[in-house]
Amino acid sequence: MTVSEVKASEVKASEVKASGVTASGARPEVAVDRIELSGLRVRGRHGVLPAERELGQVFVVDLVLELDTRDAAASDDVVDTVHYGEVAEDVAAVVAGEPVALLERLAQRVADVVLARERVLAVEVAVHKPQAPIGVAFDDVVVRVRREAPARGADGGDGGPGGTPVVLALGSDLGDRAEVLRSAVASLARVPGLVLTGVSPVVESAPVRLPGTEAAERPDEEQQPFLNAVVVGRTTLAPLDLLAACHRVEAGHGRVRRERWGPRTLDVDVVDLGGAVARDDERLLLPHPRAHERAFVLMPWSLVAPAAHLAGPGGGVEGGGGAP
Ligand SMILES: Nc1ncnc2c1ncn2[C@@H]1O[C@H](COP(=O)(O)OP(=O)(O)OP(=O)(O)O)[C@@H](O)[C@H]1O
Ligand SMILES: Nc1nc2c(c(=O)[nH]1)N=C(CO)CN2
Repeated sequence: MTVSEVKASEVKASEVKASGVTASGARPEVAVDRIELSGLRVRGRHGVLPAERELGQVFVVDLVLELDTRDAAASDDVVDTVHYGEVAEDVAAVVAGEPVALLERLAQRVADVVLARERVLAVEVAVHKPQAPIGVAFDDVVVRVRREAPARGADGGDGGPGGTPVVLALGSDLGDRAEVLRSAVASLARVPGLVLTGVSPVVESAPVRLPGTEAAERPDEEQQPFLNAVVVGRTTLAPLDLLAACHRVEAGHGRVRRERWGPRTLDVDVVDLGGAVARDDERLLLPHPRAHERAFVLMPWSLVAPAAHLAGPGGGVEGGGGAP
């Protein structure tokens, strides 16, 4: 049975607004914010003249990093942005390192080391050489370059066309649910080794709670319906690394594990990974043991991949996936 043949009557498709990522794999909508670091002063031995190689001189570097800072704004955690102190050290090592003749080459090297940081989308580099050997009075000489990162994540970068097909289910019933899903898709699209090729519409449904933990049991809790979506793609990550990446994206969106099936800002489950059936390691059961009975997973999945099959013993509606 394909996932689109499942009865999903309790889930209604809401307006189609999940994305930011298209099925063709275009880069997701990202904010282009800037971190500017200017006046880095480092001694180096770059130059065309032998005297410059011998004596060295001061080089001054200005940087403008372009990146999306929304994850960091949400988490207030430096791991979700680019640490400017570390960038400064990387750049200082380049300038103090192996001499080159031209400022153009030095600027390229600086750009390369900054772009090696995964979150940097582009960088502007200015390399000044205020003590350059110029036989006329002058204030400064500077070479400026702007370089962009090679395509990553949803652009088909390091996930590679040969990766394993992957299906991830997203859910949110706390906070600004639609924004959380949109931002989570953007975060997943930036995970190295994961390429997103499609995002389902968002669907809305009543929370399915464990018996005895329904709304009446916690009158204080904000009660909202769930918004769910499914993303499909390919990955070169090892299975547990993929799960860890999903957990990082959850944590970056304020996920707190308080109770099983309880309200959450963001849940990201691995529904399917290349059709693998894995039941030995509780940390990652494949396919997800409850996916086959969850309309809030199967319906959006069927909308983004109508011909998809759910693998393993849970691969039919009547399957034995071990629910709940
Ligand atoms: N396919 C899978 N996808 C995500 N987590 C899984 C999977 N298989 C096993 N797990 C494990 O399940 C544990 C609980 O996951 P989580 O907190 O997301 O549960 P939940 O959302 O409350 O319930 P459910 O797993 O039914 O969606 C995780 O620590 C994870 O290691
Ligand atoms: N409607 C809905 N109910 C749920 C969901 C969910 O994503 N949507 N997730 C759960 C545990 O992962 C438990 N219940």
